[in-house]
Amino acid sequence: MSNFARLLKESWTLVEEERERLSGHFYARLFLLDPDLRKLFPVQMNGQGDRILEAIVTATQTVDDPEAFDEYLRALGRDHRKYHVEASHYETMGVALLDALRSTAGDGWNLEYDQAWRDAYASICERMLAGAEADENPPFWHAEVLTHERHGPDTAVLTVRALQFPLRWQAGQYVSVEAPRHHARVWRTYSVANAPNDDNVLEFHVRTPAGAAGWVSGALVRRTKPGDLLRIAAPMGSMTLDRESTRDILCVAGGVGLAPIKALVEELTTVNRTRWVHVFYGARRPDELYGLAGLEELVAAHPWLSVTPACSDDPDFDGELGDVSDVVTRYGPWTTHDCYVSGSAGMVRATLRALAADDVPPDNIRYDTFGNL
Ligand SMILES: NC(=O)C1=CN([C@@H]2O[C@H](COP(=O)(O)OP(=O)(O)OC[C@H]3O[C@@H](n4cnc5c(N)ncnc54)[C@H](O)[C@@H]3O)[C@@H](O)[C@H]2O)C=CC1
Repeated sequence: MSNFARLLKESWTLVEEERERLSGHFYARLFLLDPDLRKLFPVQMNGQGDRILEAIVTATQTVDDPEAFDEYLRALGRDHRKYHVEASHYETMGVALLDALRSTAGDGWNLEYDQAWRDAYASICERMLAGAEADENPPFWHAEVLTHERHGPDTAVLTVRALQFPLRWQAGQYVSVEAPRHHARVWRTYSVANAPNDDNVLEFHVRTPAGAAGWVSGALVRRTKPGDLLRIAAPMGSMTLDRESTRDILCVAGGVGLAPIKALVEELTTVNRTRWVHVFYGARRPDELYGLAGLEELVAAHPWLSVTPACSDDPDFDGELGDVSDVVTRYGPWTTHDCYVSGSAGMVRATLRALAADDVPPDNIRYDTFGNL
């Protein structure tokens, strides 16, 4: 690890247990420096508004590998245009960030740490701004809800049409979505659940268990209807199909983690002739396997595709029982496959462990996480 990276990581240990205080200080300082910035953030800041600070901190902790994170930071810059963030705001955020770090860390802070964070922040901003400036897309697309289907009390499948400009994504990527009528300026990421098409139509799978805090998901599942307008920001993520590879494919989906897997399978139906594709699709109970009928239709039409459903919480299910990560290991080894994994952080973690135990080379595994692994 370089000295620079060491300084960043070491100084971060002084504040990481105090995330709430750091965040409180950051936003208080930010809005004092420029009161106009307040209107870019959601009304309720608690937990929901903290995305910018989170993104900056994550980027800083990975800055020791600038080449690898160049594209990530450019994409982050493109994405942040949806918050109406302008070049001058970056400078103000830098001042607030350094102030917040100093006062949260207290006596342990020193000049070396200060310089390392300044340098890291400057290089992050440079890349984010370059990404934002080079982007020909609008900061976000308005999108009209076309269809909305409920599957039980907690899950919805909806389709939307992005308006005015073409929206280009790759199967396996995700976008941020805002439901401005319900929660203005709160954005949440969802995978696009269908392959790219010329109609600008995107499908999303959303689940919000009763009592969960998910504001955007709650609005999308329970309050959204055809004709409503949403906003969608530029596609991100690298869980895309490796078209050069000739390896067979393993897909592991947990719950609404099916979304990007379904998009990948749809894309394969247009290009694949030679690769066997096996999908493991897990839910807690059989009635939560909302996407199984659709997958089975694809299986009937494509001889290279097979699907194994699994349930973890219903011993009477007429199929595989247990966590989908355990079911996958029963069918292994998967050493010669390209593997795509999507679901909750716990499910992804368990599946990655199972694949590692099978000696699957890490380069053959793709996944995206929306939570901390
Ligand atoms: N909506 C979207 O576009 C996407 C959502 N996701 C994430 O997928 C997750 C899906 O959640 P739910 O639908 O509520 O599914 P869920 O949590 O009910 O789980 C469904 C399956 O995952 C397995 N599983 C869950 N936790 C596990 C653990 N700790 N270890 C091993 N296996 C585990 C279960 O056994 C079951 O087979 C959410 O965390 C969501 O953030 C991921 C990608 C896309």
